[in-house]
Amino acid sequence: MMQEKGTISIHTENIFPIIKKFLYSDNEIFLRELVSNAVDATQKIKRLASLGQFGGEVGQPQVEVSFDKDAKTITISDNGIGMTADEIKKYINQIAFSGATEFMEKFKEANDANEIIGRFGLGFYSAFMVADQVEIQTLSYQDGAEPARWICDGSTEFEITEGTRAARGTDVILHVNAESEEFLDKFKLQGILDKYAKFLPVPIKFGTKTEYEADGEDADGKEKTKEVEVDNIINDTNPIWTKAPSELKDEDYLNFYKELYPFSEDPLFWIHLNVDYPFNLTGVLYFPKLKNDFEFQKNKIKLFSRQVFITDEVKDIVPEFLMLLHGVIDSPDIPLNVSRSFLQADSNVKKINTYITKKVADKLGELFKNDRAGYEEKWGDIGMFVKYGIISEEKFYDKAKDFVLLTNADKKNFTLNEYKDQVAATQTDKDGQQVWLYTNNRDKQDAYIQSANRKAYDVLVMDSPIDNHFISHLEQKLEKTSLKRVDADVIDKLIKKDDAPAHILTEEQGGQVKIIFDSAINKPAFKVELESLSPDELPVTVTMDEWMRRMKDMAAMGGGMGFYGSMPDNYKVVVNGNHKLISRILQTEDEGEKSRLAKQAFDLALLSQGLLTGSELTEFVNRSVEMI
Ligand SMILES: Nc1ncnc2c1ncn2[C@@H]1O[C@H](COP(=O)(O)OP(=O)(O)OP(=O)(O)O)[C@@H](O)[C@H]1O
Repeated sequence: MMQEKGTISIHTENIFPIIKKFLYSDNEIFLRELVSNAVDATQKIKRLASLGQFGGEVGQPQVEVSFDKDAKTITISDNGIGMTADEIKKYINQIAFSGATEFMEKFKEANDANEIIGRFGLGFYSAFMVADQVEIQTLSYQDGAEPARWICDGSTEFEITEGTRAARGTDVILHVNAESEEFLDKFKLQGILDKYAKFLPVPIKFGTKTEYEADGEDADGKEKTKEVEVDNIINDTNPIWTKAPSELKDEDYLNFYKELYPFSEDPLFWIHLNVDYPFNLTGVLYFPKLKNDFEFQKNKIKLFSRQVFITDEVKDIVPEFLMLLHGVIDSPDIPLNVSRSFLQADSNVKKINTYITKKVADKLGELFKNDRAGYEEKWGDIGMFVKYGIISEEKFYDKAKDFVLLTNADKKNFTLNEYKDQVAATQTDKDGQQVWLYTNNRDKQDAYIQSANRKAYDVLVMDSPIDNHFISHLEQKLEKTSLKRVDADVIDKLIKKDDAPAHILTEEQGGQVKIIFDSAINKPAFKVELESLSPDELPVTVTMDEWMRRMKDMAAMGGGMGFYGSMPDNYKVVVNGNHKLISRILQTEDEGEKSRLAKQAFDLALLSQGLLTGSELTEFVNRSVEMI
């Protein structure tokens, strides 16, 4: 009779309690590890059969998870390869537990349980996170194999005896410890299985469920149904990312998306990833509807390794800007259980990053090329994503520069090159620089947009939160081009041409105008300047310097420009010396009337900027009433 007691060859007696404590925070992963082992065991028998090394009946592979609240056990059963007593000694005692020895030497470096489990081959050992005693009942596929039973209480002592299992395969029986009784619950276990095992390649049975089946007709000829208990298979063994794109319809992708993210709107489009060299990777990435908010949810991509869910924290594996995407990535080549710094240095991870970036860029390029109208329709959703990618990833810019769109105030879209051509004739200044004008608030800057339009200049709309950064990035990339917000100066100054209108005021008159306005405005933050603009421009315009405003915007967004943030707002008051109102002011005899007209013109400029508020607004209204 088979009977053996032994000691697992580990020097440190107290190793198990230490590991147990270390792993405790993430203890639900015991189920992932044991179910994965069971799945592996069923796949091994299939492989042996296909290699001709097993001539028996393989049968339908199946794994079953069950629990017994009274006996306080959780059992993971499979009809896989099984183990002989010798194999238990070799694989469980030595392999599974030798990892523990190594762990003891290095455990100080580890940050979380996931890191330890895979790195040290502690998969099976994770059972002790929730169990006082772990029992194995197993029967090997080998001819003439005897059933074997192994039991261990988490100390270094184990016992192997004759087992009771009659059919090929393995039961791992966990005698759940007092602190882990929460796991003896249908919903708890179902939740963990849903999380980790939902797409495993072998059917996982967890209890039964009731279904209704047609059962002939009743006396009145109505169709009858009867209740039947059927196996509750918790997983989809053939998720779409394991299939060939040619087998799939749009509907399949949409249904899968719904399955992953039940409460989300339909995605815009998707990319099926499939590569087997130089690394192995499959997956489906979806472009969600983003709209214009920056509140997108990250950590929506799920990472799998051979259909076992690993994590939804894909940082480092997916380029930062692609974290906006949803979907799944499955790769056995990603080192899943190692530390972050190691992951960043890993050459496979770098290649995966590059590959995904390229695929995403190619997909967008293809959509743009094949269906420009459809692409433009989606631009509201994908625009921010494309801009974000351009800013954060050089390689992405190289491709995206051909399909990133600029939208003007007439809602027309242009690629960068198209826009260059569009404005070349009109918006090239006297030094040969193109000046692209933009607004970030069409309502507030309407007067400036109209000034630009009078000159036949085009104005782009750049009003999403990412546009500040996008604009600076474009300026670095585009040659001989600068972008200026339409209210950064008077239009003749934004795009300087040689044909500036002549002065109609003498220098002396100009000096007088400045004095009149300075004293009428009487605010240190507003600096008066006299310019000769065309007579049909407004008499007074208030602007804030483009550069200063950008610095302040960045400070406001926390971009490390704190110094500028604390500067007071400084405005330029441009007085158009060529406007007839200015001549009228000069000709007015009465000093009070001069000042009143100047104040009125200045207030109108503030008003068009939305800067006139409170008592000053009231004063303006009263003065206006008086004047009419
Ligand atoms: N259900 C099972 N049926 C057959 N063999 C098993 C079963 N569970 C575990 N084993 C054997 O025990 C070994 C050790 O398992 P363990 O989970 O500790 O490590 P692993 O699966 O090799 O690696 P890891 O889980 O760390 O990725 C396995 O490699 C396998 O040979």
